[in-house]
Amino acid sequence: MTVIGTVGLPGSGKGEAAEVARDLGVPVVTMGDVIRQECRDRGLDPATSHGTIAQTLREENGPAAIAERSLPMLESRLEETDTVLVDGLRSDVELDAFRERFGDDFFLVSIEAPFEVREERITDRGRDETGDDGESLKERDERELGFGMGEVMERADVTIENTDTLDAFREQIRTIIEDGPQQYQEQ
Ligand SMILES: Nc1ncnc2c1ncn2[C@@H]1O[C@H](COP(=O)(O)OP(=O)(O)OP(=O)(O)O)[C@@H](O)[C@H]1O
Repeated sequence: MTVIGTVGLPGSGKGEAAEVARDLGVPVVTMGDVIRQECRDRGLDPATSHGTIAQTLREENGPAAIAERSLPMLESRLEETDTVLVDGLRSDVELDAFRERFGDDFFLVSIEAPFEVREERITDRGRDETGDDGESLKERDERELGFGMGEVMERADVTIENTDTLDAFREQIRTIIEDGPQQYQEQ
């Protein structure tokens, strides 16, 4: 069993990594999925209640609430398959929750790229970012780092510098998923 987690600032390449996983038939669980499910469980529309419910969950159940809610989702996927990917960890308490549950079977990949590179890629991506409210990349970085993302990145098992081509990046992610993280853990 392997649970691969990704962490990275906006525009670093987490979405691409999740795409690679899906292409390989590896189920992807995102924290967003957890929040959307919680909205539905409470009879609310995820489109309008996403932010409020994310905050409410943390207030009611502590800062690791969303990670903890994702555990049953991950466990049910792991009944059918050996590897799953958790997209986009945000805080060290979330990392603690995954490490506590999965131990060494949890493998964390930090995806990193310089500010200017991410800024350019986000501009090129050009998708309408919901929930951004015109927030600048600098502000988003600061908000994410404020949740403790910097510590999570430092505690990763492997760091991928996503500064080469998209193909090269996708290949690196594919190798981690296909060959298993053991190759990195043994180093
Ligand atoms: N190595 C690369 N070369 C060129 N483009 C890339 C590379 N890696 C990612 N991209 C592109 O950069 C954009 C940002 O990547 P992606 O959407 O995966 O980031 P993200 O970490 O999921 O960001 P966010 O947290 O904002 O959703 C995408 O359009 C992606 O296709």
